Amino acid sequence: MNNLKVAIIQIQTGPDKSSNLLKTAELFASIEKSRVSLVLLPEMFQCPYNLESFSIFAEDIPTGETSLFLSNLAREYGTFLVGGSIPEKKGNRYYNTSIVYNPCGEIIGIYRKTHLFDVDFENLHFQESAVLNPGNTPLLIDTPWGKIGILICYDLRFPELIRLYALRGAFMVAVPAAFNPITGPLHWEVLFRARAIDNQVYLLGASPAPYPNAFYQAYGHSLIVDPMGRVLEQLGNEEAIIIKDIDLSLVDLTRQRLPLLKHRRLDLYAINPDEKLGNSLKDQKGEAI
Ligand SMILES: NC(=O)CCC(=O)C(=O)O
Repeated sequence: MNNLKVAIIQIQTGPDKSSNLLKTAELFASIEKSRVSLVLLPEMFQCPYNLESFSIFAEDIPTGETSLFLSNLAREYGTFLVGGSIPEKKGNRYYNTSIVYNPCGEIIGIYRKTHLFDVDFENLHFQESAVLNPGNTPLLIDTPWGKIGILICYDLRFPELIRLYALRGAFMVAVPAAFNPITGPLHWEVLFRARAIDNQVYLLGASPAPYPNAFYQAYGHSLIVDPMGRVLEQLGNEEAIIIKDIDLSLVDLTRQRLPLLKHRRLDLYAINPDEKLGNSLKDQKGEAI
């Protein structure tokens, strides 16, 4: 069980849900049945990434069209499937939700994006929280190879959650995502590499490919990073699939050679959840920090 074959699918997500699902199925078809153990899809892979579309494309989980579509794919190809994310409607609320399936097509986990993407750049104003609600529950799934943590896109910027996954035993973290042309070139690869290095885990990132004339241009560049921070493979802007064998022994080897998780000085910087940043800085009384 030292090797694991993973696939990452990068599609152009357009305005038509059926053709987004069809394209996903077409790229899946390049996977040999039962030869890939884990497949990852992008954030909002069946819905354009804009606020107006979220409620229109939203579905119930597990009875909605996309849930059933993903379940069938996982079963047909005999693979674990991290089903990117979709807009979920639950009662009166909407979430950005990733559904995870086992190779029998059964749901083994649901993760709702925890940190909503609210930003205000000159050329990009986006406020997920105007429509979506945040999730409140981290998700680690059990697989025959070990535990895999799930994050969605902007969650990657918050090192605490992925550290929690690493400390709870994750050897890999799968991230459906959709960065953009402003933050993508500067931050995308750096964040994936930094989180992999800090936590000594494999990091998988799946993005949509940019769709011409869409309001929000996805950055693409889906990638796999190993626990030493090496980019094993990265796409450009094209619709494509990465299929890669990864060596699981590298996680333990990296942690033995460079045991940084054991070297943490929690006596100095364990974070107290009740501590308010403003107060703690004031308490420093001007000392250099
Ligand atoms: N969909 C997202 O969460 C976008 C996150 C992003 O682009 C970033 O820079 O962070």
